Order: sequence, then structure tokens, then C-alpha cells
Amino acid sequence: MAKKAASKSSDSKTLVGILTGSPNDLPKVIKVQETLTELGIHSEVVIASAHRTPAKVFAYIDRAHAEGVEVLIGCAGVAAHLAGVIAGHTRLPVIGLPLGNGPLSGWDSLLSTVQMPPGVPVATVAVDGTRNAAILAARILAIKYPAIDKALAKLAEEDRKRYDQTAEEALAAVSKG
Ligand SMILES: Nc1c(C(=O)O)ncn1[C@@H]1O[C@H](COP(=O)(O)O)[C@@H](O)[C@H]1O
Repeated sequence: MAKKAASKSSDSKTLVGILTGSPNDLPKVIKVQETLTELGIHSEVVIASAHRTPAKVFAYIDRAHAEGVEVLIGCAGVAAHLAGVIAGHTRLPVIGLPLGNGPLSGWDSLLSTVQMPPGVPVATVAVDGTRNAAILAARILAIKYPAIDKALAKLAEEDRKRYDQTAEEALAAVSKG
């Protein structure tokens, strides 16, 4: 049994469903998908709004269940109820990505995503925290898929190297000047 789990592949299946409230959100939301792709995780982006097209949201969640999607990410700005509505309709883990567009620069979307009633959790990342939304989804999946765990370790090592290099360059520039 354990061996079967260890050899499970994430290559061919869509594991993450990314829902977003508006086509105007796409430039940010696509970055979530890019990070997932970097980690070898297949995902799909669906534009659907809990306010404007609730039936489309529910139909997608039902399809996602049927097709074996394992994590859902709800992205929305302003009155960002999308992730919460998704969480009310599924027991899959739901990550909320509040987007920082609109006159309140994301305060509204942050609070409306994170302040869920007990029993209906949304794991909320920072405003416009596209990379963390993807990495959190990957961490959830890594419990089951060793290849994703390996990809996460590699990404963390690359991030650490980049950080060290930037720190050294910054110190060198200061000591020169
Ligand atoms: N917050 C929601 C929801 C929802 O929560 O269902 N649907 C759309 N929106 C957000 O409204 C903002 C303005 O949308 P438009 O730019 O389409 O007018 C977007 O940031 C979207 O995510």
C-alpha cells in the first residue's frame, strides 16, 4: 500500500483548480499557475464568480470532485466571497488568495476571504500572495506525492541561493560605495 502511494504520479492529472472572480484578475492569477507548473503540478484556471455566476462555481466544483482535483484556490478582489463560497460547497482544502485591486488596496478582499465562520476554513495567503498560494497547494499535495515534495525542496534551495547571492551583492555594493 505504502509503495503504491510512493509511486503515485502527479504528472498526468489536474490536481489544482484555480477559480477567479473576473477576467481582469488573470494577470495575477496566472502567476499561481506558473509556480504550480514550475513544481510539476497540473492545474486549471476557471473564471467564475460567486456573485455573478454562482451556478458556474458549483458546477465546476462538482466536476473537480468527479475528475479528482485535490486542492482548490479561490482568487478574488474587493468583496471576495469566492473562496468562502467554494469552501462551503466542498470538503477539499481551499486556499484563498485575496487580490489587491480596488479602492481599498486589498484590505476588503483580505478580510472577506479570511474571516470565515467556524467549520468552513479558507487557508488565506497574503494580498496578491500568488507564489505562496501555489506553494501552499504544493505542500498539501506533497503529503501524498513524493515528487512534489522533492520539487518543493529544490525550489526552496534555489530561493535560498538567490537570497544569499543578493545579500552578498548588496553588501559588496555598500562596501564599494
Ligand atoms: N470578489 C469577486 C467575486 C466573488 O467573490 O464571487 N466575483 C468577482 N469578484 C471580484 O470583483 C472584482 C471586480 O471585477 P470586475 O473587474 O470584473 O468588475 C474582481 O477583483 C473580482 O475578483
